[in-house]
Amino acid sequence: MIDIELNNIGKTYFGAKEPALKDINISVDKGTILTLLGPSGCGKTTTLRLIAGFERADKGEMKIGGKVVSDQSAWVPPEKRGVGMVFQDYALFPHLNVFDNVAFGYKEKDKNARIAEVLKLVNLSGYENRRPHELSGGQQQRVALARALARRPVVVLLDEPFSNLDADLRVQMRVEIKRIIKDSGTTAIFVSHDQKDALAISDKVVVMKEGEIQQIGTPREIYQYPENRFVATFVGQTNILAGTINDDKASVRTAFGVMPCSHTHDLSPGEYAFISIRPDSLELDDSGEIEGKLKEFTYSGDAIDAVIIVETPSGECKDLLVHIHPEKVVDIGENLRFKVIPDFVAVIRQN
Ligand SMILES: Nc1ncnc2c1ncn2[C@@H]1O[C@H](COP(=O)(O)OP(=O)(O)OP(=O)(O)O)[C@@H](O)[C@H]1O
Repeated sequence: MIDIELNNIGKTYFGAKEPALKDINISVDKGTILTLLGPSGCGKTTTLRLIAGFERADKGEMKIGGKVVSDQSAWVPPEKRGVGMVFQDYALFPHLNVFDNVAFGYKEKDKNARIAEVLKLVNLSGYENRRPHELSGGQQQRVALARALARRPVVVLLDEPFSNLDADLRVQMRVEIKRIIKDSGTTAIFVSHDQKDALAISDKVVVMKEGEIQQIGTPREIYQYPENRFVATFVGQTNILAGTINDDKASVRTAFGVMPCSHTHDLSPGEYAFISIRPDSLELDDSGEIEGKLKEFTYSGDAIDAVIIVETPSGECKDLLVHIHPEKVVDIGENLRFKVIPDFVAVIRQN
């Protein structure tokens, strides 16, 4: 069942030259965690605010839980949309304790039981009488999530929920928030500019740029099979090479040799193409097809991130990013060979 549907949604802010959103089409199945991912200004917050009902689209139609909430004639106000919101700064009331923060505005008869239930869900049973300043950042965030979930919304919207957390807590909260949302069975839409957060938490990722959707897919599809240069470079590190599709369609001829590629593309043999080669797709191997000189590397305990210089027969050089297993001892200037793993080599569009 589809919970959220955006059909040809467009939005231009008053006085703006360019639309903030152009023809956005997204449908979200019930129980899905979807992340709107993109750089600053790409329109992800605008999309979230349109779903919440804080802004109105200029064109298109939007449905929540099967009901039209916004089109040329219909308009359902935010409080009647079945939407719960978790704001970036959590927006907790500092003078209210945890129970009253979560219960704020909850008018149903089952109030005490429901608040106890959501506090259990977010692992904060026993914290009812604490004030926000007596909680850690992660606990405050769980209170905000409990408040959003208390009213059993159709969808919960989370605006950059991890941006105020330090690195360790961030990793922990990705797992925790995902568990809470999955246990609640609620559909969720996140906004994030952080690729790692998006890949870790989502069932589906919508990559956006300048008000347009670039690609929608599972985290694996987005990472492994980016469709264009923007997605390839925004969602993780990559190497881009130009070439032509080989007769078998499962490899690309480049100036640096023939690179095997995944066959998810629809180009024909002989066509000009770009490929995105993730550093993970280059594996140290003495019989590998790519040879390069180690230019620089950083050892970080669990990995070695390195750059090698590869050279064409005509003397053209290019830097390639590679990952080397940390047990390998390497030296600058050393010649290394890499085998290409085709599953992480994607044929992409230039823009
Ligand atoms: N209230 C507003 N009035 C006019 N223009 C706006 C308004 N809000 C956003 N914009 C513009 O709309 C575009 C999309 O903004 P939006 O906030 O949706 O992007 P974003 O991807 O969420 O960015 P960020 O990550 O920086 O929050 C930007 O060009 C922005 O300047």
